[in-house]
Amino acid sequence: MPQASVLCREVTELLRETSHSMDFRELHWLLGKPDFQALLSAHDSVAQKDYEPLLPPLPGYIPEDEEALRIVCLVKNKHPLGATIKRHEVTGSIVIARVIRGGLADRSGLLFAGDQLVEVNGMPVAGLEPEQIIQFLAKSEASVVFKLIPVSHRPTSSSQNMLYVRALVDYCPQDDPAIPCSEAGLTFRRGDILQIVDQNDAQWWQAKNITTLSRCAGLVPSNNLLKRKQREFWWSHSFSLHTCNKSTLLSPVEEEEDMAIAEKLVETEDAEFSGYNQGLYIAGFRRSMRLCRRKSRSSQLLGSTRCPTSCYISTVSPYEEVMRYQRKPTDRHRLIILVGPSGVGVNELRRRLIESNPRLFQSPVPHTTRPPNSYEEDGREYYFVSRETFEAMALSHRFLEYGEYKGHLYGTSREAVRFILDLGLSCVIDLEAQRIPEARTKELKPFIIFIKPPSIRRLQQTRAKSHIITEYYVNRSFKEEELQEMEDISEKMLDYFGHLFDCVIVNDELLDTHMQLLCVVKRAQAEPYWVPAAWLDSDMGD
Ligand SMILES: Nc1ncnc2c1ncn2[C@@H]1O[C@H](COP(=O)(O)OP(=O)(O)OP(=O)(O)O)[C@@H](O)[C@H]1O
Repeated sequence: MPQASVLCREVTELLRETSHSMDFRELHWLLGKPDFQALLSAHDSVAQKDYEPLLPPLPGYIPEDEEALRIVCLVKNKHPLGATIKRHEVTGSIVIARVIRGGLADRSGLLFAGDQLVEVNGMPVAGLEPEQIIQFLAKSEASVVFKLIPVSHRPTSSSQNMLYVRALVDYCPQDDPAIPCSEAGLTFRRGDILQIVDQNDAQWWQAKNITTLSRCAGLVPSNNLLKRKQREFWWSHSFSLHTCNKSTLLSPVEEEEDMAIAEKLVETEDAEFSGYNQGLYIAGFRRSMRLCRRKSRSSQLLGSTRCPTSCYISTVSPYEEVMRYQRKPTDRHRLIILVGPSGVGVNELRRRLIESNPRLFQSPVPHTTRPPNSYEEDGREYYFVSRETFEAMALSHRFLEYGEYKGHLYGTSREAVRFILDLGLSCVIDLEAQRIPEARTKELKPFIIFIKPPSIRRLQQTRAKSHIITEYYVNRSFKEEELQEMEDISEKMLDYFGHLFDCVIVNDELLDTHMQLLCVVKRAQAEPYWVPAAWLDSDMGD
């Protein structure tokens, strides 16, 4: 029936005349709605084959040896056409270099990489430079008609649609002189999730930025190309920048200086926090362990033993393949890792989280080579082990982190974390940012939360009555420079490790932050998140 609109008008007329029931009145109202009328009108146009625009008539005379031609008419909108052209290296003709996924040309389904351009809006392109054609195209309004010789073999790419990667470097096409067409490039930042939609070209892939919700794909350097760029950058700067080949463990000099100061002190291992809640001992808050971690943290980030830009980046692949992972109720909990600059409140928040439900949240019992005090129990405050045992464990990578403080070693072992996870509990740890790579394993599937300080002004207001523990004092007020240092280290941490954080929480008002943290850890165990594909390898068939 090609005239649905007419029929609708007749029905509407009948309804108006014949009945006053509610149903009839509603039907009358529905049929009269403008969008329903527009739908019927579109139906009638299609049924009558009333298409626009009309294609130009074929020329009367076509020579016998004329190639099969395709005439394509694209109606322009405010977006680019989404195709690039180039001069063919061998034949010298102008060809479509690539069609950008999701762009106008791609969605038309009528232009393909390799198609040879013969005419644009009736103008022959033979003898023109690609730039001249682009300028001509930019000036044409409303619609563009291409006359093309179709490519004989179209590349197939359907199987490549499901590759997702996390960018581990920043990329800006405008700063890359090697990109074939910077307007077609895709900008991304470290940590962004990209969907690779086309890998047909070994050098230039096409990707959509999932993080910034880009609708249309753009050109990005392939994994190999980007690796080559990183290596070139690294070598060209290798004599001036890199101080980072030093060990990232504490240097003996720092340790000696600290120990010299420490000798003047009264050895006070007592925790400022008793550790008991609802009859359960909460481990991992002992003062020496915290001071050990803090010393190691500040010596590494403030002492700039790590090169700020390229060393870390040059050693890793520029893209990390990722997949969505949603923990099943029968899976172990994901390890919750809190990271932040010293003094920001990581321990306070971790303690509050555990206290809110010690039967769900727990921290691992650390190891130490320090001799136990009379009131301490092995396996409760610490696992007390000999230096030989500790060093052997460290050598076989059994610690997530460890360090030395006042001549004793302290560390958090993988076994201690595993012990809590195996009980079906949620394990919460506080880790130095530099140690995150070691904790990012398939077994632990960590969810990493960065605790960020608020602005300096808010720090001054909210921390006026807060205390930090130091080697000299159990509780001392924050100094102005410590608040500034917290800000500076926070920026550095975000700069170096931001791409590894699953979530950032600003610790402004303590109660708000605690509530946010509770929500985030709940979501971490129940909702889907991007994780390295390698963590899910053998789960694929599940
Ligand atoms: N949002 C906040 N408002 C006010 N005080 C806070 C807030 N968060 C934490 N504090 C307080 O700041 C002090 C330092 O916090 P905390 O001991 O948790 O630091 P930290 O990040 O664990 O540092 P470190 O690892 O160096 O011990 C504590 O007195 C804590 O109660």
